[in-house]
Amino acid sequence: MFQLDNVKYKNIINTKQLTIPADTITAVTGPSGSGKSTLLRLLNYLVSPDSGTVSYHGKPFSAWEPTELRRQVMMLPQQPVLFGETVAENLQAGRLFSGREEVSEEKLTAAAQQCMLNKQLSDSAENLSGGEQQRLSLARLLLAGPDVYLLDEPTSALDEDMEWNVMERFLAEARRAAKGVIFVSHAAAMADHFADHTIQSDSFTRGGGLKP
Ligand SMILES: Nc1ncnc2c1ncn2[C@@H]1O[C@H](COP(=O)(O)OP(=O)(O)OP(=O)(O)O)[C@@H](O)[C@H]1O
Repeated sequence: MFQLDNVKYKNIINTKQLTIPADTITAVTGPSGSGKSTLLRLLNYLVSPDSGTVSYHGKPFSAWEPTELRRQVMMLPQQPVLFGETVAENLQAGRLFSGREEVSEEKLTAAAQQCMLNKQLSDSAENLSGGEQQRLSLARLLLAGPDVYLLDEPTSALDEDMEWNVMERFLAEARRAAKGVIFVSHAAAMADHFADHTIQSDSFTRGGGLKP
């Protein structure tokens, strides 16, 4: 579980108390510019609050070793980031982030297929479309295998059908492996369909508190 106590960050985040489960699927929704990405960045220790405390498993972030925390909690930013030239290198990078051994080409291909990326491992990652790079990033994250996935609009560049299909497949795998997922979505219908809990940005920007 994540817990935010009396957290303020710039004039964006303001909450007395917010708890977010780390073992189920939670959607974060709200208007553009309302602070959803900033919440994920706080949960990934990429930014620290100006005041208050963010904790994971009851331990304040300040007491965590940052590398260890980021092996357990990994974030997919809104814009895909590439690590290496080929599809294979990009997938294997997930293993390196998590400090794990490389895996076979079969496993790389299986992860890519799980996220509906039908490309050769030797293909150039740079030449993939924005939507393909999003699916590549999701597959890399699956291979990294953290305990909690923080996904910032992970399928925004896909058409609606594929968006639902990819989320279905990714979340099925996360549930199978008993992982937590916190995903930002602009689509209320997607939040309703996939998430066990939904958090509206009001609950962490207006000084209130919420236990989902
Ligand atoms: N480091 C920062 N310093 C100052 N303002 C910031 C910073 N980061 C974000 N903001 C501002 O805070 C607000 C919230 O940004 P954030 O990216 O969290 O919103 P969002 O809800 O994820 O938006 P979107 O749905 O459009 O992605 C925006 O107005 C943004 O410009």
